[in-house]
Amino acid sequence: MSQEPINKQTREFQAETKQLLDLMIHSIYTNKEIFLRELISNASDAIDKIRFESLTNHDLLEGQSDFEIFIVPDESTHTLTISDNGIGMTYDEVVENIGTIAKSGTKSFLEKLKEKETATDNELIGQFGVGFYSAFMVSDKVTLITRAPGQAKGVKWQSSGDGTYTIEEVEKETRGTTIIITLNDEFTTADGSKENFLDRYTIENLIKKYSDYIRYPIKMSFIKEEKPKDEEGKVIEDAPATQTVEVRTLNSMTPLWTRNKNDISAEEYHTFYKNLFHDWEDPLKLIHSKAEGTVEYTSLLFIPSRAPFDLYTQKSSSGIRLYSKQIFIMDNCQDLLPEYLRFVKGLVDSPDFSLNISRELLQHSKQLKLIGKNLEKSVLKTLENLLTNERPTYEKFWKEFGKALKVGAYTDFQSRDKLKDLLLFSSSHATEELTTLHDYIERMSENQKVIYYATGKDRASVERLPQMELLKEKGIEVLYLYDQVDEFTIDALQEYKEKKFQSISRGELNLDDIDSPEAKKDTEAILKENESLIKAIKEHLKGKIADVKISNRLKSSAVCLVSDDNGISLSMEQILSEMNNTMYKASRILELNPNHDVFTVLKDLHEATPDSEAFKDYCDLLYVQAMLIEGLLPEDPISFANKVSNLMARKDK
Ligand SMILES: Nc1ncnc2c1ncn2[C@@H]1O[C@H](COP(=O)(O)OP(=O)(O)OP(=O)(O)O)[C@@H](O)[C@H]1O
Repeated sequence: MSQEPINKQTREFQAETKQLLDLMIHSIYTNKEIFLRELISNASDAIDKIRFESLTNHDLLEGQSDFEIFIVPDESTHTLTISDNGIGMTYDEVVENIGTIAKSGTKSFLEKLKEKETATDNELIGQFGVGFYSAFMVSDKVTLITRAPGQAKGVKWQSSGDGTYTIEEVEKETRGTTIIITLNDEFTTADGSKENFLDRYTIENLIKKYSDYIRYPIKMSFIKEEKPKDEEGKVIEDAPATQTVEVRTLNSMTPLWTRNKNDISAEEYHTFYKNLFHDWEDPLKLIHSKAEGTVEYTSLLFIPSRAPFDLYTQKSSSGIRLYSKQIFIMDNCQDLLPEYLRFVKGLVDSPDFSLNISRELLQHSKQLKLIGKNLEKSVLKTLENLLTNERPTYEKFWKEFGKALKVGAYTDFQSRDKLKDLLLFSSSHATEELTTLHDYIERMSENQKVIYYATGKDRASVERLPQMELLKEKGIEVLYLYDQVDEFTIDALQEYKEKKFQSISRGELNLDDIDSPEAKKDTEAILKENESLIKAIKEHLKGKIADVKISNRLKSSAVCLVSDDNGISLSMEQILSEMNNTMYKASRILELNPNHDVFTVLKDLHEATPDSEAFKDYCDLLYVQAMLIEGLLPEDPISFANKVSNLMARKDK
C-alpha cells in the first residue's frame, strides 16, 4: 500500500444497490427500528470474526481484547453512532461490501419486489437481511469509518443515499468500524413522530427486544445526576446536582440456547430466530435439544414458515451456525445437515470442537458427522410428528419445502428411504387433498398391482389425458405429478411397500382385466387383422415414432403417445430439453384406439389406396394430435395447420 492516503473519490453505486437504497429511503418497510438490530448484528459478526482469527494470530488484536459495541446518541448533531472493535474493513472490502450487492438473495428479492405478485412488501423485505442499507431508512446521511487490523490507514465512506458515495483514506486509531447515522428529523423528536432514536430509553428497549442475546456487551453512557451527600451519607438537598457519566451494558449476553428450555417462552424463541436469521415471520417449528454421551452438544433448529426465494438455486447455503462453548466458529456449516435440509436454520454448540478448527478438518470430523446424523433424525422425526398429528401445519410446510424433500429423495440415496413416508402428492382421489403413499396403498384394491401416476402441468391437464379415462372408469386412483422433480423422485424410489410405480403413459398398464390373456388375445387379433395398416402407418411415421400399437388404455380418444418402459419418459424428455439437454429422447409409441371411428376411416383409406396423400395426411394428423395431448409441439406447425385447414375445407381427397 502506498504511504500517501487515497484522496476522496466520489463513486456511483451499482445499479442494484441504487435500487435497494431507493426502496429503503422511500420506506417500504414500516418497521424502521430494525435498522439498529441490523447494524448491531453486523458489529457482532465483525467481532466474531476477529475473535476467531485472533486465535491463530494474536497480533490482530493490537493489544485490545475487550470486545464491545458502543452506542452514542448525540442530541446536538442529531447523530447516532454505533462503534465496534471487530474485524473492520480494508479499502477494497468497503468498496466490495458496501458499494455493491453481492448477495444473490438480495438480487432475487429485488426481482420479486418488481413482480410484486407473491406477497406484500413487508413480507418480502422480512425474508432477507436488509443489512447495512437499512440505516438509510432513518437517516439523511450515513458515514462509516473503519480500519482493519494491521492496516496503517482507516477508510471513510459516506453517502446520502442519492446514488453516489464518497470514499477516502483517513486516520483511525482503533481497529473496527464506526457508523455515524445522521438521523432524519422525523426520528429525532418524540412529538409528532413515532420513534425517537436519540432517546436512550428507546434505544435501551430496542436492544432488549432485538439484541439481548448478542454475546458482546452493547454499551451506552448515561448521564447520572446526583446531589452530593454529606459525611453521614445523607443527600444534601439544597446543593446543586452533579452530573456523572455512567456506562451501562444494555444486553444480558446470555445465549438463549444455553438456558433451560422450560424457562424460555415461545415469544423469546421466535424473537431470537427472527433476529438471528432475519425472518419476518415466526418459525413454523423449533427443535431445542441437548445431547450428552459420545458427543456433547446443544442444538436449536428452526423450520421457517416460508421458503426463501433462492432455496432451489445452487447459491443457497445452509443455515446452520456452529459454536463451541458459546463462541461462534462459523456460519453456513454445510456438513451438519444433508443438502436437502438446507432450509433448516439454527445452531449447534458443542464443546467438542476446537475453536480454530478449519473447514477442511471439520468436514472430516467424526463428531460433526455424528451430530449431523442426530440432527437429521430429529428434523425428520419432527416432520413425521407434524404429518401425523398436525396435518394442516405439515401441509403448510409441504407447500414451502416439499420440493426440497422430493429433491432429497431423488438425489440423496442414503436418505431416500427415510423420506418416502413424508412425501405428499395430489391424486385423483380428492381434488383438494394431498395424499401420502401410505394412504394411497391403504385405499388400493387387493387386485391392484402397482401405484399409478400421471404427469402434467396441473390437475386439469392431467385429467384431460386420454389415458385417464379408463382408469377413472375403473375407479383406480392415480397420483398426479405436476412438479418437474416429481417424476425423478418416483423413478428413484422405484417402489413403495413392494408396489412398483407405473406411469399411465408408459409400457403396459398392468390392469388385471385389460391385461388378461383374453384381452391380450383380442388386441393381438386386431393387430393381426390390421397388420398391413399398422405397418403402413409405422412406415410413414418412420423416424418420428418407434412403434405403432393397438391400444387398450383408450376409451373415447382416437390416439395417444406413450413411451416404453425402458429409457426416459416423454415428460422427462421435455424437462431435460428445457434444461438444454437434448441428448435423451423417449422412445415414442403411437397407440391407436381400434374402437374409434377414425380408426375405421384410416383403415378404409388404406384399403382403397395404400399410399394415398390423404392416408399419409391422416397419419401425420393423428401423430400431431397425440403429441399435442402430451403437451409437445409439432415439429412442423405450418404443415399441420395446412392439413387441418384442408380437412376443414374438405379439400382432401
Ligand atoms: N460493522 C462491520 N464491520 C465489518 N464489516 C462489516 C460491518 N458491517 C458490514 N460489514 C461488511 O459489509 C457486508 C455487507 O453487510 P450487510 O449488512 O449489507 O449484509 P450481511 O451482513 O452480509 O448480510 P445480512 O445482513 O443479510 O446478514 C458484510 O457482509 C460485512 O462484510
